Amino acid sequence: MENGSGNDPCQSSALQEDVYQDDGIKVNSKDQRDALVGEPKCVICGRYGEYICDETDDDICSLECKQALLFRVANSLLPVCSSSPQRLPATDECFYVRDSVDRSGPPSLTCDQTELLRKKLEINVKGDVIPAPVLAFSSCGLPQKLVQNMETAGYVMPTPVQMQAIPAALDGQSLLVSADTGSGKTGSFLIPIISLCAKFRQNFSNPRKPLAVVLTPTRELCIQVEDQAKVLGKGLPFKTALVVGGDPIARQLYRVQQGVELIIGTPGRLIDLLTKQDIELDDVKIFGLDEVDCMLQRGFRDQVMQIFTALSQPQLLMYSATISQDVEKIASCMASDIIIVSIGKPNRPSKAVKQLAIWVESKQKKQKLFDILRSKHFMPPAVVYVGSRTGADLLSDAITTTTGIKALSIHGVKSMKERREILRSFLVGEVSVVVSTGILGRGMDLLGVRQVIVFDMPNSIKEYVHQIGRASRLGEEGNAIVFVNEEDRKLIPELVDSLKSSGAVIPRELSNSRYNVVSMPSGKHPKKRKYGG
Ligand SMILES: Nc1ncnc2c1ncn2[C@@H]1O[C@H](COP(=O)(O)OP(=O)(O)OP(=O)(O)O)[C@@H](O)[C@H]1O
Repeated sequence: MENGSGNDPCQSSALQEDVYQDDGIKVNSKDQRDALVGEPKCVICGRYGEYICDETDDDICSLECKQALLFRVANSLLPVCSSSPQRLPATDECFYVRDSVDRSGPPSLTCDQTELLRKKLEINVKGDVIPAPVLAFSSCGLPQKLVQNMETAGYVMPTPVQMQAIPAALDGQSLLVSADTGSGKTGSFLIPIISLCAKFRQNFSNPRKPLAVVLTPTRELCIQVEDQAKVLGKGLPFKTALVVGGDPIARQLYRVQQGVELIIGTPGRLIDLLTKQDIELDDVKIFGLDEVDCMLQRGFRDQVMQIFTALSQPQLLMYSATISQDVEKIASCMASDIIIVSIGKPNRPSKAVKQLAIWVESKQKKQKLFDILRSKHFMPPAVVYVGSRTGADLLSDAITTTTGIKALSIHGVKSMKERREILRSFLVGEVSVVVSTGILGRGMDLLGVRQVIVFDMPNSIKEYVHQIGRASRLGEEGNAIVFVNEEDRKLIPELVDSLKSSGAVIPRELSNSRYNVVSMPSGKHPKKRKYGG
């Protein structure tokens, strides 16, 4: 910033605040006034661009926006090797290589090709300036080490959601993304986060405060996302910390204070740390919400918003397999220039999951389940979803006692230690059936699971879409058996829609005109018939 002090504001944030506040330079963007007609506008927030950034010559309104601008610039620089005079890697390792494609230049696909590709892959986009999808990870200018890690993890080709979301996120754009369950959404936010954080840290290493926060609704999902982030970020200047309830807070805090780039957490625990002022989030540039529709629902929304308002205009990366118009509205209020990406038809179950709906009266559900588990149709390991914690405990015991099949229950009352152990034994094949509440319903990448049995219908079709999505990853075929009866009547029209969309057989009881009031777009209901009419 051209203020004549000659201080580098990136050296120390404490010093920076003292010096510049004394000089009357705005620290926060919110303290700056709006630009009048003809006045320069801040390139980051659009307020009065009172200052000129000494490193880029861009108009900026405050120190906060200067930092955001430098972050953006650092991340749009072409990756360089240690031979470059511009930047030297901190270690002997050359993290970055020049990529053959310059993403800041013209798109590698022509407009026609882009349109064709989007049409073919059912990539729908809404927004102002949207980069073309990439056909290969090598077109993204990612750190070489990250690409190596991705290859080791089996990421050879980007999935459609990754093709579109990764280049847009790397450009610093805020995104709201919906794509099928198991279609690679996690990678599509982790890859840009790791790349952006590692490059930024390479240029500006001090002080080492978190640069990104990702929130998810469950501890299990946080653990899974962190595991994946560690695999992909190995060997890069990129560390993670888990901030979730159920585990000792001191250990988690210690890790954060050691210096990390990404915090992955559930909202409650993060708010605990924020209110006690144990954690500093003022350098956070990226705010990720996995399972965004759930995170913006009542129950989580206030906490999420409390965290969001504690951050300084971060880039938003928001993902789910199910996104409603309400979520779109809230997301658009959170970031005015948001890009909306959806792959395929929104809110539909993955086509790779074959659904089988069976009409079963409540009293007969247990027996029906035992029959399936004893039959050739049982494909272990399988997840059975139920509606209550007690139900999960009772049913898992009953399965083991009656069929001899090893089953365990998992739900929110169990300790984190127990939950971890149950998941481990299930995923390594020591246990064939896990009976779960909604806790394993969203986001969990239960490798090896190809069968889901929905014993109790969840409260909404969205949750059903997520639950049956556990039976398939990356388009591999799986099956979902769902028990349905009169008690689920409110969901029957949408369930029938969902079954129809995937070509499943509709049980006779469901085709009954009493229920079959579809196909209506969700949220709309048919007019009530007049009696006697
Ligand atoms: N490009 C890729 N190449 C190979 N494997 C991939 C690729 N992208 C993701 N995967 C793997 O595919 C699996 C499913 O991905 P992921 O869990 O991200 O799906 P998702 O879209 O987040 O699903 P959900 O909505 O259920 O959370 C994971 O095991 C992940 O490691």
